[in-house]
Amino acid sequence: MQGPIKSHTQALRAAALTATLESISDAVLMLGHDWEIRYMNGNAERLTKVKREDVLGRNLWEVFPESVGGPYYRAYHKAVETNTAVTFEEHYAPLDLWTEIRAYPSEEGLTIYFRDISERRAREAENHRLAFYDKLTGLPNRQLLLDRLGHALSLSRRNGRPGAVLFIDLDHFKSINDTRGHDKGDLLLQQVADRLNDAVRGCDTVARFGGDEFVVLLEELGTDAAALARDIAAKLLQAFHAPFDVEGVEHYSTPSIGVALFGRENVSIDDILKRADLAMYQAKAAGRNNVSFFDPAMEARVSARAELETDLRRALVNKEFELHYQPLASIGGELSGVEALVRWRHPQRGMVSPAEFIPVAEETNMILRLGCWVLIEACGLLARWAGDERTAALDMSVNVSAVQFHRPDFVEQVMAVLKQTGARPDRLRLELTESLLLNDVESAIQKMLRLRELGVRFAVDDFGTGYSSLSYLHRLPLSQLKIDRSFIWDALKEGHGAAIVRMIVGLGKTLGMSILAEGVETPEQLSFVMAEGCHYYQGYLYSKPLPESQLADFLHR
Ligand SMILES: Nc1nc2c(ncn2[C@@H]2O[C@@H]3COP(=O)(O)O[C@H]4[C@@H](O)[C@H](n5cnc6c(=O)[nH]c(N)nc65)O[C@@H]4COP(=O)(O)O[C@H]3[C@H]2O)c(=O)[nH]1
Repeated sequence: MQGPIKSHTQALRAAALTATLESISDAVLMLGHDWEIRYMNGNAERLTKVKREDVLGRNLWEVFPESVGGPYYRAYHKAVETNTAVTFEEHYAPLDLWTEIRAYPSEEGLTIYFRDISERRAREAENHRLAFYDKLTGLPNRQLLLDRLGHALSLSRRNGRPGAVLFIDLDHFKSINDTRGHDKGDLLLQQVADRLNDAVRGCDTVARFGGDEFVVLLEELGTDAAALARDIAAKLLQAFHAPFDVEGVEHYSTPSIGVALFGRENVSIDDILKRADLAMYQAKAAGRNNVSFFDPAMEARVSARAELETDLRRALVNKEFELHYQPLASIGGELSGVEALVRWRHPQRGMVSPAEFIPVAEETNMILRLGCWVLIEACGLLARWAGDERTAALDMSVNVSAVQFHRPDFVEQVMAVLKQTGARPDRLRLELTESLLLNDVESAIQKMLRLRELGVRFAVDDFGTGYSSLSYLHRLPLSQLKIDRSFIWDALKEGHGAAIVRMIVGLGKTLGMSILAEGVETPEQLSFVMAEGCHYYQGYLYSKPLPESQLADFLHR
């Protein structure tokens, strides 16, 4: 009786096992020692797209001949030979599936569990794309660039083969966003990305760094790295020559490109990007649509500039500024007024020239506080002069920076200072530069007219050095043209200096303005400007700028 019971039990077990294997979510394949297929569940049928009855008893490699010698083949043989389980993920090319495999060797042969993980793989690939590629352009993003750059730097340090980072910023990109909307700006960025990609080798990285900034990473440049990088940068510039087609409208765009080379030197990712970025700013400063290479002097300049900015902030708090006044004379030598010139008494560096710190103050908007202080000081002195008949008729000229002038509340600010100090508006002359007047002419005229109503006058400073347009000069309520000193100095040399002075004098007179010659240093220059018909002059010949105490002596004399 034992035999039939045993075989009945075995049959029951086999049926239970089959039921289990049929119900699990994995595909299951059982192989004998000679790779013959002994069992296959329904999931395995569906996944491999073969019919059980066609393959049972047949050799696995006969059924799937394309897998012979491939990764499945090697993995299963290894499992059997070493009698250890193997787990792996593999792409099954004939059906374009990603599979996850677990194969267990046993006395009977090999049992393989596998499943389709294509969806998970696709999700992972998508997540990877989102994490490392820019959505708009499809280029590697900053994250991936940093990773590749780190790798490139350490490789180059080891093998000595140089590479380069090209930092690319589009010139005036903001204008397309502002005038045609962000979606058009996006279209331009996509086309720029394509052109940059087309201009370099497939193995180079073109990444979107952010906004309108792109970075190209060139590796393995060989011995003449600088020349090669220069050629590639020129090619990138050229890629912008043709107009872009932004929804049927031709749009011209240019890039500014900064290049930093790397090689054996130990330099961090941050440093190399900073260098390329600095060089890019240099390219912008040189007129845009340009390539500039990093050189160490740039770094020195930038840190000097940063130091100056910090010192300037401190100077405003510590009140390290003072005003000097340069006397202005009528052409006959009579004192007509003074120009207030700011001075910075730096605790360590001594006197710092305004030519050095005014531009920094303008870039950082610190000029707003500084300019206001200058105006209050100068108007304070003007108010004190009013009580003395020897000084009551003198004019006070004050320089106004574009940043100050273009503030919407500029007029109110000047009015407030006049009121606060009690200075006479008709003795105050504000000196504006030509470039300041070029910007937003209509609003400039309105502001000037409002102050003119109070009696405040205006002069154009350094006339001739900017790009004044004669078409609007006559519309501005100006009372004085100040001829830049470079023309006065050139006038007595060979060349066109004298002719230029003559032309400016003629122009000013036609427009009913008084003419002041700047930087008169010698009696010959004075005779010249007198002969040309200038009304006033200013310069070391008459007097240098003086601190207030010395100015008082000068006035008494
Ligand atoms: N070589 C030579 N130089 C002469 C002669 N006569 C006058 N100068 C210099 O020429 C500059 C005249 O001022 P600017 O053209 O308005 O040029 C000024 C002005 O643009 C700016 N600046 C000065 N003070 C202020 C201020 O309070 N506010 C603003 N926004 N800018 C200022 O800084 C510039 C330079 O000022 P400074 O160094 O004081 O330089 C002054 C003055 O010292 C001369 O005969 N020979």
